[in-house]
Amino acid sequence: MNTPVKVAVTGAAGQIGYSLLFRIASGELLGKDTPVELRLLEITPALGALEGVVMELDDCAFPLLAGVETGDDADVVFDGVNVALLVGARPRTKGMERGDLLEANGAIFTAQGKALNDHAADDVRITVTGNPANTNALIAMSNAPDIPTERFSALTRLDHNRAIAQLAAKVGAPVTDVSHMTIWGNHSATQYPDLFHAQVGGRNAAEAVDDQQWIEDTFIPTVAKRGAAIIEARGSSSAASAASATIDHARDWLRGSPEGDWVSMAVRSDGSYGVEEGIMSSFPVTTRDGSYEIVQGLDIDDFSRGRIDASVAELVEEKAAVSKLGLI
Ligand SMILES: NC(=O)C1=CN([C@@H]2O[C@H](COP(=O)(O)OP(=O)(O)OC[C@H]3O[C@@H](n4cnc5c(N)ncnc54)[C@H](O)[C@@H]3O)[C@@H](O)[C@H]2O)C=CC1
Ligand SMILES: O=C([O-])CC(=O)C(=O)O
Repeated sequence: MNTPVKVAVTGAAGQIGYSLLFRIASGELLGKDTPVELRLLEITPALGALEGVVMELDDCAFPLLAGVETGDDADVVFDGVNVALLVGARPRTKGMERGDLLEANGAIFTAQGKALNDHAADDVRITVTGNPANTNALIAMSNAPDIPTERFSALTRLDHNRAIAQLAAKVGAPVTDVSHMTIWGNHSATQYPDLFHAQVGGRNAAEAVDDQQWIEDTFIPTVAKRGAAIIEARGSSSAASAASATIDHARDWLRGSPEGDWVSMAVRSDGSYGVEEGIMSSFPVTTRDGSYEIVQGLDIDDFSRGRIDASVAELVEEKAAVSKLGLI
């Protein structure tokens, strides 16, 4: 057996945590040969509920679960962690836009960035799921000057998976026929799910759909506003699907994206595709052994250009807002 990998999860007593922890402990993140030690961070009032979740983890008798530590002090919980899944944040409720959350969550990600900087293992990889995910990741990254910037990412894999599901349903194909999906920009209503580079059964997806109006008026808004639709229907935000996407994201980052395909991740822009350098924006990436590369050389037509620019503009605004608040 390998040595246990230390995986930190914040907001571990929350909705996403309740789905995520059990999948990590069962081996879905690191594989069936790698034991895992869970490091669970919560705010003090939620530690009691977290103990109940830990009792349930015990009761699963997961063979790969080498240990569980809980606490409310990031400096202690993040000590030596190899993977950090930053889920804990104040979730959006009915009628709230992500911008409203910037300030409330800024303080959380400033402190956690510093704690990771000072205590995480040298090989740490950090994924931010808590909203507003892209800018929270920017805040954490900016407060962790000793951690290489390419170790930080934010989750747009849920949007990616939603886009695959919507496209597959439209053309009547199984989801496994869909490849080369891309989410560009922010995990918000401005995101751009791109069918012009996606494929269905090896064929260009936009050509297979052959309906620009459906792409503009149905596909893009359905994917981009799916989070709000779930809140409306369920009364609380996506949890199981968000946990599933968090696993997909971190698993592929650590263990590799599918051969011949790519995935969507929000990472620090290096200026590729004219996206302002330094913001955390979603790109098509290939991944391997904990590294990623932004896919290069895709042709961007005027329609896609306009959509990418609009979402990037929102990220630039969010960056300016948190900069003004002194968070980065
Ligand atoms: N990027 C994405 O695709 C998605 C992101 N989300 C976001 O994920 C986040 C978590 O969602 P849920 O689990 O449904 O929320 P939840 O409210 O059920 O759980 C959040 C947990 O975080 C904890 N928490 C708050 N501040 C904390 C801190 N400083 N340190 C550690 N824990 C802290 C809370 O006590 C709570 O238990 C929200 O921000 C939500 O908007 C949700 C769905 C998709
Ligand atoms: O919309 C929300 O607040 C939750 C979320 O990020 C999503 O489901 O995409």
